[in-house]
Order: sequence, then C-alpha cells, then structure tokens
Amino acid sequence: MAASGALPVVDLTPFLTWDEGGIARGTDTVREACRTHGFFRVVNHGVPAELLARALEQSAAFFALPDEEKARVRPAAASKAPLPAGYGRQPAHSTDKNEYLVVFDPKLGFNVYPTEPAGFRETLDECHGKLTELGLLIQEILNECMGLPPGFLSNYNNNRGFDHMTSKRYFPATEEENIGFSEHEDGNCITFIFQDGVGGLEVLKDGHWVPAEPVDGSIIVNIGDVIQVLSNGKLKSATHRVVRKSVHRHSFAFFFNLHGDKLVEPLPEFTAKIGEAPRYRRFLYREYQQLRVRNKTHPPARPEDIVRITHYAI
Ligand SMILES: O=C(O)CCC(=O)C(=O)O
Ligand SMILES: [Fe+2]
Repeated sequence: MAASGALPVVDLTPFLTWDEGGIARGTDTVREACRTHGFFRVVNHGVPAELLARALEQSAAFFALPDEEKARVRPAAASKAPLPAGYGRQPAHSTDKNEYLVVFDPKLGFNVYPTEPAGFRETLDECHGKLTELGLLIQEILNECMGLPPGFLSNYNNNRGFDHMTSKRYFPATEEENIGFSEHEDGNCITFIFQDGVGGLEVLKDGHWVPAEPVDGSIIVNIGDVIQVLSNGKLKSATHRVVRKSVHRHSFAFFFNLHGDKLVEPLPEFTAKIGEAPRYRRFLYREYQQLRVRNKTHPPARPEDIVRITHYAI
C-alpha cells in the first residue's frame, strides 16, 4: 500500500472511470486502511485542486478580517439548522483554540455567508456540492468493504440535511500551550479534511500520534462513529487532534453525516449473522449529536466526562 505523509493513499481514478480491476484493488486498500488507521488520503478524487486552493485562500482572507466584520456572519437566532450555521469561535474556557464558519447544503436555506472576500460564497457552495458527491462515492466503497447488500448505506443514509462543512482557522501556539483541537473521534459517518501547508493534524495509531501531513490537492478521509457502530467496531473511528504551530493554520472539514431522525445500531452482518454480540446499544442520532454539542458549549470539568461513542457501549 502506497503511503505519503504516513497515511495510506487511495487513487480514486478507477472508481471515476469504471475500471473494474482498479476498483477491486482500491476497495481492498480502503478496507485495510479502515481497519488499521481509520484514516486515509484520497487523490484523483474529482474535486479540482484549484477549487481546494481557492477555498483555503479565500478562507484565510475571511478570517484575517477584523473581529467585528466576522461577527456579522452570526448564526440566525430562529434557525432550524441542526447546528448554528455561520461564524463562531470556541468559547474562551475551551481548550480548543480556533474560529470557524459552518456551511450546510445551500438548498436548505440555513447558511449565513460572509460578503468578503468576493466569490467566497460561491466557492463554499461549490466545495459543499463536490464534497457531497465524494461522500456518496466513498459511502459506496464502504458499503462494499463492509460486505453489505448493494445500496444498503445509500438507502439508510438518504437525507443530506445534517451534512455540513466547516472552514477553520487555528491560532498560533503560545509558549504555554499548543492544543488546536483536542483529541477526539468524529461522530458522523465520513469526514473529509483539506488543509494549508502548516500541518498539525495527527492521528492516533497503535498508541502513537502519526502526522497527517499536508499534500496539495489531496483530501484526507476518516471514518466516524456511525460507521464504527454499524460495523460493531470492525471499522475504526480514529482518534485525532490538531496541534498548533507558530503560525495560523487553515483547514476545511466536511462532515458527511446522518440525519438526526435515524436510529443507529450494529448491523446484523456484524452481529447475529456471525454470532457476535452487539457492542453498542441502539440510539437516536440526534441525541448523540446534541450530547456532543454540549461537550463543546458546557465542557465537563473532568475530561473523562466528555460524551463519546462509548456512552452507548454495552
Ligand atoms: O482541522 C483539521 O485538520 C481537523 C479538524 C477536525 O478534526 C474536526 O473538525 O473534527
Ligand atoms: Fe475531527
């Protein structure tokens, strides 16, 4: 398996050109990466490198605006969005040191957009659209990796209303501390990350922090808690974190999610059909997402009280 920046690399060309031999090999690589790392890097993924570069450049221009300007992109008070759409900053008491912009599918009408820099809104919408397409493709690949009936995941996860993208800026590290995003697993199905050249994203593998280094034009993929639960722990939702460097860092994360009304539980293919006991109890996805938001808005005094997927472990 090719590796670059220490992560397994998957070339998606065969999936986009219907090359059957290549699809089989690519699927094997993804299966192995989900088992060993929970993280991999995709190249030739169909999202233009120019679009990724433009998004990073425009987000740097947005976050460089004065705080009063950014604060105008505040979430709408009466919004029905699953999470506040628009500009936000981690609360002062949080150990995480970043500011962010949250964007949903533009068709849902939740988004609050910056007016500057010019063209940023169009870029955000274009990125959201392209990353949604990539999510649908990776979901198909995971369906195959997991040995599920064809189309199972796309039928189950058939509502894109909770998907969202965040554009983030991390503040430079200080002499005292350098946490940008404390160690966590993502709660959703599949996450995509692309970043500027600064670095700092790290993945926990076999007890060691492995850097997920910036490689221009590539997109980092990680598996979230929903896939881990459906697969009864066979596919890993990897622990990761962001360490701050001496300069600002910019990144985008797209969360290919699950609708809040869906129930999540280990699938029969990973339990009854193979004689294994479920390792998680069934839960409503909305409840889990709300508990995770609370982790951020009301961080518990003891880190062990942060709600993670272990909350539903049997
Ligand atoms: O900024 C990054 O590289 C990763 C962010 C992340 O892990 C997250 O938003 O869940
Ligand atoms: Fe994450």
